[in-house]
Amino acid sequence: MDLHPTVSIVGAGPAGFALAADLQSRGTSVLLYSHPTRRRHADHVESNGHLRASGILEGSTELRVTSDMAEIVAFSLVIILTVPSTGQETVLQELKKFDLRKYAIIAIPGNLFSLIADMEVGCVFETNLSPYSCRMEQGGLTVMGKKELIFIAALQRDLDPAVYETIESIFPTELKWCSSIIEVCLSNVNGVFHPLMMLMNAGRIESTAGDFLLYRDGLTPAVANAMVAIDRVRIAIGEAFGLSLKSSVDISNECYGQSFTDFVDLAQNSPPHNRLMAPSDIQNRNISEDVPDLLVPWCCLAEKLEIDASPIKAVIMLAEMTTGVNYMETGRNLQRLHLENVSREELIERFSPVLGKLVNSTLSTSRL
Ligand SMILES: NC(=O)C1=CN([C@@H]2O[C@H](COP(=O)(O)OP(=O)(O)OC[C@H]3O[C@@H](n4cnc5c(N)ncnc54)[C@H](O)[C@@H]3O)[C@@H](O)[C@H]2O)C=CC1
Ligand SMILES: O=C(CO)COP(=O)(O)O
Repeated sequence: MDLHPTVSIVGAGPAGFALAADLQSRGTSVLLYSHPTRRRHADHVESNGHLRASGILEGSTELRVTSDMAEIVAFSLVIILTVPSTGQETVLQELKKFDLRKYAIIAIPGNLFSLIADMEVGCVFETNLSPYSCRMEQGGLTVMGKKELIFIAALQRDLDPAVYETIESIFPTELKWCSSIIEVCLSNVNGVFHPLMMLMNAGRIESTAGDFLLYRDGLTPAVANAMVAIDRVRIAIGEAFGLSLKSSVDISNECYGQSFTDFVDLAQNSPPHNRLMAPSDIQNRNISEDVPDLLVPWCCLAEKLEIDASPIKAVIMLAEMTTGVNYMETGRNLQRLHLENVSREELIERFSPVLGKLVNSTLSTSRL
């Protein structure tokens, strides 16, 4: 089935608009969805009559935005989610009203979306990161960087090779196919960078309303030391699954085609990172997404695998004490991921690259 040249994008924020503009410039026709209660950026773009982009992507693009999911489903068999993972459940409630057995859903980023998406979908893919480093203000998009490649995996393991080719032809970046969604989730380096940069700079964020460069000024050697401790646990979880994960710096290097030696080098010198301002308060996706939907599943997986998760647990606890939110309860814990009754051995077998079998899930494996 020829899926080109249409793609539906669910999530009308910086990452969704950047993807939409990039795809449209490459000849793919795009329809964007904004949840009716989350239309801030969509309303600005609509009232301007077009999207203005600057930085790596330049120019003015006319884009159609809807808040009607029926239009999105009618528009394309490929639906790309660009909401933060904290918004995935909300858009799933809308998507569940439709028969999506012939559709491909790609969650950017996934953060184990496949394990919470309790519905039948043709195929589900997850990426580790968004292809762009970008921000939006008043309908204007600034794109600081575009990755050369992003990591991706499908929940299903028996997809026809043509499906992978179709997904590759849609994406504006190279794709690195990973062995499982667990490998992809462990490759979302935002879980290593974001919560610690926010928590270790909380005073500065609140006293300046974020008037400093989050990476360049906020990722100093002491912050980097704490990140290295989180990274060790992340890599140990990967080892238990038989994966040789790279360090977060090297994953970022691989995505952006860079060669920074450590966290501080990257924060100081990487153009997609070193111009990003800090958020104006602590209640930002750097905490509200990356603690519950990355650190919590990493911590729970580590504990299930009998790995010392105390560095990750410490960051989760600090985030909980700082915000008053019980992220271990609200986040993607084993219960929410439907993994609480899975033994250590079954978990490894299900997601290991060598031993893995076809995943027994509620999702069907029909072709695109
Ligand atoms: N912007 C960037 O430079 C990067 C973004 N990412 C990831 O890409 C994803 C999207 O990023 P952004 O567009 O910057 O995120 P964002 O936080 O600006 O949200 C994007 C849009 O999603 C929708 N949304 C948010 N919460 C929702 C909810 N609860 N229910 C329904 N809709 C909701 C809104 O329309 C919002 O404008 C995030 O997961 C982020 O971590 C990853 C790397 C870089
Ligand atoms: O490029 C980046 C991560 O992929 C940096 O962007 P954020 O810090 O906005 O997520």
